[in-house]
Amino acid sequence: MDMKSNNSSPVLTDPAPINKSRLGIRSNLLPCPQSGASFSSGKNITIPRKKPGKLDDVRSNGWLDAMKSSSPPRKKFIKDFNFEVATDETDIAYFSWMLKYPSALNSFEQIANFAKNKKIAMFLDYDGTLSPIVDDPEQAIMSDDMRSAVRNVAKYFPTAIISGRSRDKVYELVGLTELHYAGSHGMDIMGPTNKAVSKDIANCIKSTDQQGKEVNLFQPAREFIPMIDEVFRTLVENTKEIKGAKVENHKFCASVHYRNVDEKNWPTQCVHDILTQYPRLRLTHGRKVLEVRPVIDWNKGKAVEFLLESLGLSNSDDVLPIFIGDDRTDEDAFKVLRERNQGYGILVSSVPKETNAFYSLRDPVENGGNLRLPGEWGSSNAVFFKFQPFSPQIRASTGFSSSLDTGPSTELDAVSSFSEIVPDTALVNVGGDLVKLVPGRVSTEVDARLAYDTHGIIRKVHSLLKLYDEINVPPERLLFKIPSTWQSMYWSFAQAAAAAQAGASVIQIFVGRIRDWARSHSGDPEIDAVLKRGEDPGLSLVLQSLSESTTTPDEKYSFVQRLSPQSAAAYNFSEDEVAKWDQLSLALPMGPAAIDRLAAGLDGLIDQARRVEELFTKIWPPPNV
Ligand SMILES: O=P(O)(O)OC[C@H]1O[C@H](O[C@H]2O[C@H](CO)[C@@H](O)[C@H](O)[C@H]2O)[C@H](O)[C@@H](O)[C@@H]1O
Repeated sequence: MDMKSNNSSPVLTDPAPINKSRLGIRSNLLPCPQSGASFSSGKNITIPRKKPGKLDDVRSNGWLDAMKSSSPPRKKFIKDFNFEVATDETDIAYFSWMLKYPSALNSFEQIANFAKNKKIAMFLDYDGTLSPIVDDPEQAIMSDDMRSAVRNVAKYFPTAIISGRSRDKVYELVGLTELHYAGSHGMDIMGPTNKAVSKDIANCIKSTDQQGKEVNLFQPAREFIPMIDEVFRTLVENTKEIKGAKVENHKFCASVHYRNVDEKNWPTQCVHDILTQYPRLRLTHGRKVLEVRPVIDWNKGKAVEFLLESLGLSNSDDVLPIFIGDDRTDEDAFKVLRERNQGYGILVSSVPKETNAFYSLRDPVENGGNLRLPGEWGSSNAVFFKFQPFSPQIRASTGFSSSLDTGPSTELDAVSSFSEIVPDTALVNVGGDLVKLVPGRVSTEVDARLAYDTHGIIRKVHSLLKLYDEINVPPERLLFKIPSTWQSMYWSFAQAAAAAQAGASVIQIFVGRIRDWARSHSGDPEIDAVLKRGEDPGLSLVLQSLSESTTTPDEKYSFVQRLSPQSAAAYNFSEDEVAKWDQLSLALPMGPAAIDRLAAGLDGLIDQARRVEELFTKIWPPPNV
């Protein structure tokens, strides 16, 4: 609740007694719903370490490191309220990396704004972008969801797949006729006919596609076909004893896979040795794959330029090319977009990497196609926060306005009518992202160590405001969460009224503390019952039991908004309240959890803050900055 005005911003409610006591806590002390999810602080940081390589020339080229890092192990995430909650130490490194390469999904609005009145041209890599990285390249199958997402994009924007695979192979895997295809890292492009292009560029010929439609075929490495064929056979022969090695012929280049090869047998030296016989071929690196390519000056970046030209989009300012890719060979395309100062590269990576991309996507296709393409981006934002349906905006659209309405409603409805769910963060940059994703305000937590330092809190809030200002977040979208007492919790109506009189806008309860307490204590029958049902005691307190308990306006226990700007301003503290203005008296009515948490106080929070700082000093600045 905005305690200074009458509008309906985040609310502190102090509902009148409700018809069920909850978890042994007196119901008339029930405060407003807790804020939304918060980010975990993570644990230790591991910065990938370089291990010495086996082979000197491999080591001197930095190749062994490249090979090791070329396909990091998959990480596990817990989706909590659709936030990705850190489960291991590398998450902090990832979040700090994301400050430089923000999530494309979260930046949808920004990209969409920039794309207004521009023609988007979409370029997509295949492996690791549209299909998951799997052990067997033959099994890198694109999901149906992803296929329809790509089809949808192609409906609106010219779309091309630019892959390291042969063009035929990638077409076979994608199977969409409405796209343009470039195989062999862009050395085999089938694009739209464009007379100017085919006339001016050598190696560009007219051809027909699978449907018999006239197309331009550009194959700048044509003369290398016999050489690639020969080297392919040699590679197959020389690696046949290496268990797990696999060689692919992509017509204009060849790949030697070692994903399934024991590290001690990685074929790098063998491939190097073969290539000494082929000075016109070179070696590049992909994800656990060595790519043998002609030395010609052609790559995915050049392919993007060629396709833009073929599409007639090369010379206009109103074009926004977007390239999404996961691999080192995609960097050539990201670089071209950067150099043209046009469009965006989006890197798909679950680990921090140095890149020429502008944005990032964490985990593209694994887990059922999380990658959203622009056609879908808008709608995906709507489901970002599970708790959003509780917000007053949505509530308003259901016609609910206050507890004085006729007809039954749940207690959660009643509390919601006075309140708003506010997503919570401790990081300004994260707050900046949240502001783009949710309506209303975003709350930022002030360091718990300042709980004992009033002036420190004020200074901190001013400095946070300044940081938000720098990323263009206006103060009216913000809340600052400050420790309300030296134990950082509200316990009673009188305490809430005092905070309101002191100028607080919102009061929040720490659901998590009740949960923490309940995890290590039992004996309270209601808590035990909640735990037995496998529910969260903190959420039960604030949300679940509210939503289960129905109440009608004329019932004895219907909700009344007792705390409002007016009632708070007018509240006269009783002598008793003033006399017992100590933590214990304030906490007593809240039951055993409150008493116990009183002892723990702020220490836990302070400890966590120290730990996060310690971890950040290890990774900041991140190694790739
Ligand atoms: O440019 P792309 O479309 O990303 O193609 C690059 C290479 O992708 C394939 O290999 C990669 O994906 C395989 C399947 O997930 C995986 O097993 C392999 O380890 C990855 O390197 C493809 O097989 C290569 O030929 C492409 O060059």
